Amino acid sequence: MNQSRQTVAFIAPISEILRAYWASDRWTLMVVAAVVFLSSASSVAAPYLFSRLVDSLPHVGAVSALIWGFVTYAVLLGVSSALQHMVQYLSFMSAENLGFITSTRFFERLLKKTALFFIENNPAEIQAAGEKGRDALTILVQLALIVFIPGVTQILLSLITLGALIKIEVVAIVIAYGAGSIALTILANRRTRALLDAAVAAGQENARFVGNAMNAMETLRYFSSHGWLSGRFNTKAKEVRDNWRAYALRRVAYVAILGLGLTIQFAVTFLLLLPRYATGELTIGGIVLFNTLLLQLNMPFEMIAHAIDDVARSRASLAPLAAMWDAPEERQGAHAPTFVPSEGRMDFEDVAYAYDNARGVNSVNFTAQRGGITFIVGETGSGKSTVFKLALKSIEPNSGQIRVDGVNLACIERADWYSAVAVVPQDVVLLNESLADNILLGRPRDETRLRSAIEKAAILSFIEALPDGLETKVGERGLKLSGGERQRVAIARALYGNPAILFLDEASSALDEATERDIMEHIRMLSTAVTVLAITHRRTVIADTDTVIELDRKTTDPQANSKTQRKTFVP
Ligand SMILES: Nc1ncnc2c1ncn2[C@@H]1O[C@H](COP(=O)(O)OP(=O)(O)OP(=O)(O)O)[C@@H](O)[C@H]1O
Repeated sequence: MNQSRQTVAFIAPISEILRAYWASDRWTLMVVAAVVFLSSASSVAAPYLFSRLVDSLPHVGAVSALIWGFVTYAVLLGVSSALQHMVQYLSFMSAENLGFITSTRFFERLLKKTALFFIENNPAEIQAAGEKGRDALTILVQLALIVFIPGVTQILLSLITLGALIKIEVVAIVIAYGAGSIALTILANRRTRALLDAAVAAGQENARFVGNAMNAMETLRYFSSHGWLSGRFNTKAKEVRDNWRAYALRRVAYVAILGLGLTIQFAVTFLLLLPRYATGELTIGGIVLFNTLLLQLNMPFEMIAHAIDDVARSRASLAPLAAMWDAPEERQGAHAPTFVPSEGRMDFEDVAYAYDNARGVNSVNFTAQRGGITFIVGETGSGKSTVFKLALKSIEPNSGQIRVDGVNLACIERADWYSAVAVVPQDVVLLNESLADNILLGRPRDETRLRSAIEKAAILSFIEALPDGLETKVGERGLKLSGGERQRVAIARALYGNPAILFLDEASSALDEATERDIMEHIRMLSTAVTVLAITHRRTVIADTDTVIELDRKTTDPQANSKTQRKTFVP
């Protein structure tokens, strides 16, 4: 990806988040701006007052005459210091809100991503990108509030004071030093950015690897893959460490050059000013003021220089979030007003879909309707899951149409469609919450409907025998339940919503044959009111009232022109 495309990729998330941030926090930000100005003004006013007092001392005679002047100086110092710290806490408070906005907006975007996104990015990787991106944006805003705005204000006020009271050449030297130190930092950043990017990319890759390994921990243990795992992890971790190390060493050289520049700046300006003291043009107070302002100025220059470096780091940390932010989202067709299936008839009309590797399905034709279960069968890789993904709008056909009660599925809003269908996947995902929570998944609780769904899924007696009943926690990924029990919870979850169309993706393959047949029998009874599509490898569950759609491998070949066979099963 080239630089300008990268910049464009950053603009969308940053501008959306910052707009929301401004809308929610503009008063705090305006207070911060006011405090910043007052703090910068008092940090210049204090040394100015001190220099005037020093010059007045020999003339006034009695120190008591200047006592209020020194007290005012002390007050200004205190105010300046208090305001500076106040800015830090105000910006910290505001940045927390920015973190909240970033994480909630990112989560909202994730919910809209395509199925492919979750195949290509694992949960640990997505979480790492979200957290790093949130921290990076927070740092960027804090830098603006604590460093850039106060730094630039203080530099401007100090330069005006130096120019007006001491010598315009001094201003030129200070500007030259400031510009030099900032330019040097930018140069150093350019030279070290590749190391930074490599370190962040390797870190992100390790997060992805750890996420994959955690998902497959049991399997990896059975295959004694620990050596391979830690080897791969160590290689990437070493890459992260070595890149950071090389980065730090280059920065050390740059800091040495900056120190040399500071020495030259002070030496040259004193050489310029001392002859003016000798001729009486400059007072001792003037020299004190010059020294204080120059020392004071050193800090904002240094802070701005460091902040530029931090901006580079934050930019690198923001990259994974920006890439995920911009990843394709589910496409919505022209809006068909709230769609509710009536007959629940699904027609696949010459549907084709090819993945990137040209595999997929081709010329799929069939009709699924009520009155029996429509089974999708076929050898492994023949396209059964792909047909389901198409029917569930996870992917869109490359050609052909899927019609639901005559309406093109592409024109049905995803929200409408999901409220009309229910899916029981092959790999049931349960949350480590109660059985009730896992069945309801946030839908309003209706005891009668809940009991009926549990009964139909043949899990009522199991739940009733548990001491905590429906409130029993199921463990991480539902691992406190057997495979068959998890499957039944998923069936109850699907039935609770009274779907118009039910998809069973080898939903009962983990059950013993008798239970599977029992569940299928229950579902078959429902099929007068619900359209049921089921993938199965076990033909013994098919009854003579069911319809069988047989996919063959030719359907996955984009060159082939075979028609999907549609027939009623004859045992
Ligand atoms: N995300 C993907 N990217 C690329 N190719 C894929 C993807 N998913 C499936 N395929 C390919 O598409 C073809 C159909 O796969 P699909 O998963 O639909 O078959 P299936 O009949 O469900 O197989 P199984 O019975 O083994 O679950 C296969 O050749 C498969 O390799």
